[in-house]
Amino acid sequence: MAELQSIDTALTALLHNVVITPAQSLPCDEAAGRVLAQGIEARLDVPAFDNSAMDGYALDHRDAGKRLNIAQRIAAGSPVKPLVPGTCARIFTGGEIPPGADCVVMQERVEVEDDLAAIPPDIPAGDNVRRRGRDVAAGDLLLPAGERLEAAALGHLAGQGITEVLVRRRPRVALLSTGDEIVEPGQPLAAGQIYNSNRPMLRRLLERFGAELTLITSIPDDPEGTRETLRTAARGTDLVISTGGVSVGEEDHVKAALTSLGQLDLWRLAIRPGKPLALGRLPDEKGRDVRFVGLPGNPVSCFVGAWLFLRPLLGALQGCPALAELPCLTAQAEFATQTEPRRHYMRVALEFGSKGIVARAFRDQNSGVLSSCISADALAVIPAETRIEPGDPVDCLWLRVE
Ligand SMILES: Nc1nc2c(c(=O)[nH]1)N[C@H]1C(S)=C(S)[C@@H](COP(=O)(O)OP(=O)(O)OC[C@H]3O[C@@H](n4cnc5c(N)ncnc54)[C@H](O)[C@@H]3O)O[C@H]1N2
Ligand code: MOO
Repeated sequence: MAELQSIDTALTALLHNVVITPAQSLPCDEAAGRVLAQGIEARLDVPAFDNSAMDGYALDHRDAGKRLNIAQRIAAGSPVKPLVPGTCARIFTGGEIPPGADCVVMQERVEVEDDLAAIPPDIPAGDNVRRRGRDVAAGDLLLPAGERLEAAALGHLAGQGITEVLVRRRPRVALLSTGDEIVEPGQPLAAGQIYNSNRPMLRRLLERFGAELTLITSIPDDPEGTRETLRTAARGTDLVISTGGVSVGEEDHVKAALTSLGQLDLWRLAIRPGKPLALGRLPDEKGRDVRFVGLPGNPVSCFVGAWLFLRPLLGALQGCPALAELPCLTAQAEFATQTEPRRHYMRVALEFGSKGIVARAFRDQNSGVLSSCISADALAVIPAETRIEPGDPVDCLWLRVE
């Protein structure tokens, strides 16, 4: 039996020579969550002109401490005239600073009587002025290639008047379920059968990681059926994923089919859950390599495997470094545990309190207990052959991310 491989070896094999998906042009309105295929240079200064950060009065700072005539009124979007020396302008947030003014005093600090404003002393030049180009200067790199277009990045593009972007095509993924005992919700259950929990769970995770599910089907529990389904699944896809059928049982046909059609790169990892995970490649209709990930059938093994392997792989396929690694927080364990030769990824809830972050482990960490994943904020990484006592520091991979 093959020796258990480390997760680092598996990730290296998985991410080696990944081919990034081609670029496509998309309207910004449809590009949320997509990854930029090339860097974007700013074409406008933002802000486009010096403007007020407050509702108040714009003046030359050398006139601070005086009573000034209010000579003009500037709302956001209204045109401005140069400030007549020795006067001030009524101005509103976002209004353009008129030539001749260099600061704004907020209205709460100004006494107004008729057309005269009593300005407090000692206002520094530049006070409450948002300078042209403070956020972005034309010619700057606005967003780099590989940026995932989330809320602020979409706002930044709109701030430049950009309507169309070049993004990576979403990786096409085939999601296959093995197991004659697995039935789809909506169908009746016979004795010994269970519903397919892995399919909707992985579908949701994969879509969050940027995938397009182009094929979702089941693999029959026989060697020829398994081979045929894998062969078809590799056509026109970037990644084939299966669940179940990778352990040592007589009904586990996935590895044999993979080996006969393509290549099994690695099997069995020193991690819990997820030990029988299989990585490899299948040829597509043109003979090109399509990545294959065989996740173990237990639902928790699928959940954890998706976060540890599918997220970075989809990141690599989209050229998106942000998906490569999960943020890691150090928390105090509120539990005791002892690991064996496998590194354990425990499902924990994190509490952020005055004494720091506390990790509370779900009571049952068996890989068939999907309840453990519902409230999991993080995966606590417990190294192999390690004893953890309450209060010990543990590394936790944060799952509440995009
Ligand atoms: N003799 C050994 N037996 C097992 C070993 C081992 O090393 N020696 N490893 C165990 C570990 S660890 C795991 S994990 C499982 C994984 O086995 P498979 O990947 O072959 O998965 P299956 O046997 O097909 O299924 C395991 C379990 O999960 C249920 N399942 C499968 N698919 C789904 C689904 N889509 N939705 C819900 N539940 C699913 C299936 O009914 C089984 O109960 O092997 C151990 N055995
Ligand atoms: O490796 Mo299995 O996923 O522990 O139960």
